[in-house]
Amino acid sequence: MCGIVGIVSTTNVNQSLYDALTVLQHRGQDAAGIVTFQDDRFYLRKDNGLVRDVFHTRHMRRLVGNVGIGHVRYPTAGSSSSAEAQPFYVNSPYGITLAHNGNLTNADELSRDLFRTDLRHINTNSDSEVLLNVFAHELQKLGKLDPTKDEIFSAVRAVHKRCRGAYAVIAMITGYGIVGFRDPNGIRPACYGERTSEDGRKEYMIASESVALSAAGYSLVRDIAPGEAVYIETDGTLYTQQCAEDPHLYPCIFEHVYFARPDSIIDKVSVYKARLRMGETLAEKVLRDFPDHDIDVVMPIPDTSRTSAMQMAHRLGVKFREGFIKNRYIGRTFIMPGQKMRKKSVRQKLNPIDLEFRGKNVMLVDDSIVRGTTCKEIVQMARDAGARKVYFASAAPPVRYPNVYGIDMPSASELIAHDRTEEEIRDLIGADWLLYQDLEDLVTCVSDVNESIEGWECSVFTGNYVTGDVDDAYLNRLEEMRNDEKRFQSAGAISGDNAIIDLYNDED
Ligand SMILES: O=P(O)(O)OC[C@H]1O[C@H](OP(=O)(O)OP(=O)(O)O)[C@H](O)[C@@H]1O
Ligand SMILES: NC(=O)CC[C@H](N)C(=O)O
Ligand SMILES: [Mg+2]
Repeated sequence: MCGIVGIVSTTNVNQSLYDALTVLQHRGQDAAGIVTFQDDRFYLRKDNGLVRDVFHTRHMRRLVGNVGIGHVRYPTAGSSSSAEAQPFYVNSPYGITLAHNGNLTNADELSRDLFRTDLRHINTNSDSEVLLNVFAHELQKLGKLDPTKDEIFSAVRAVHKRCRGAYAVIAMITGYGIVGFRDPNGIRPACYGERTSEDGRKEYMIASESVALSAAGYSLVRDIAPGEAVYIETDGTLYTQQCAEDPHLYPCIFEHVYFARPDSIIDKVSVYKARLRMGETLAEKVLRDFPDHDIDVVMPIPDTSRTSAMQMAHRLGVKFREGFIKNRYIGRTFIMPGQKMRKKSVRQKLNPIDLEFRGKNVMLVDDSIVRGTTCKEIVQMARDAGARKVYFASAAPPVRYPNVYGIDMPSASELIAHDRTEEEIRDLIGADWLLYQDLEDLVTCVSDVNESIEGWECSVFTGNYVTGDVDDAYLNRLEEMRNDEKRFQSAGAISGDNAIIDLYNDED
């Protein structure tokens, strides 16, 4: 679930972009990049690592200019090689760089078409590089020396016609401005905000989540609509246009379950309120199905599930306790590359406070159970800490299907709930009781706020892919290309280094 940001300001944007990427770090931990431009030159710094590791003072000094874009990466295509860090760059036409959140489901076909029609060589396995070259090719075809909003919007229209899958994109056309656009189903989030400079001029920021705007002093104007493009010229003139023929709003529900920050508002829905409601509906399920439950204490699995666990305890009238303490220096495990790193990190990340467990029936609450990496470790840790009984609740339904829209869940066989009943999962994780959120309840938790939301992208729970082009052949290919072993082989192949080892090293 990468994070994207773009700014058109009246002063240097390097620090604002750095700060915004830091606020969006939870969306991608593998790589980070910023590109700015001044006059007809652009300046790029990108590498594997966290924002704080990638950008040193000497890099920031070089990122001059009042316009720029940034990206934090969580790979869903290609490998974890630094060659696939973003933003990507293409020199023709004009010099364009691009940051992408999402995943294209027809990237291979597009890559072949680009070579045949335009002799464009795609140098990595990243779908984002393909997306950039489709946009560039469509802009180039218009043959304008000085592109205007009309050419920009025309190229976005062509992108919608050719690209399939999920994308929230910010592209920067060197010397002209930035354009943000969202796929015709609005699967990935993007919004924009404004602020007024000291000399009274308008400045704009486009970002994956509203929290990035407020952190930089921009006030949220609105979400970019599905299919819509927002083009901002260097002088701060802003244009918008609907570029899709048949847009619909089907946001990814997993943003509210896990990915987004609770202080973000996505498509007018407060993530925080959604998670409070998830705790409420979980509690109501307990009271409905197990009115004589013997839960002594409710505990979150930090960080994401805290909001839901707190509300669940409140609704049940049971103690809420932080029984697990999170190591603040370990990042998000689910978006780490490879099962080995995820497993190791879960045990490093969470540690029990024994006195909260000793002799108690504890209800552990997590936002979701995906591969089971977390819950398998956590249940045993609770028992070792002295719990009498260990119950486990997931604020999301069982995750049974791969994701193809920007969440790296390529292989159904990796998913603990795939082909298993809830009882089988309960036994596998060693819990005395396992409670899942019902999908209808989850949808209710995020609905009834924004009537323009026609439905939710829930394919990980249902196997129904909103873009209608995902078949078994694609899923099998995805599993073949993206399973852990294959991915790490290709990482070395592209960049010649063992990208995973370098992932958290500060190379230079
Ligand atoms: O079943 P799994 O495959 O383990 O995936 C689900 C777990 O991963 C995520 O936590 P993560 O550590 O990524 O982030 P958090 O600190 O925001 O909870 C999520 O919150 C669950 O705890
Ligand atoms: N999580 C994402 O949005 C990934 C973006 C893009 N597909 C990449 O792999 O870099
Ligand atoms: Mg978690």
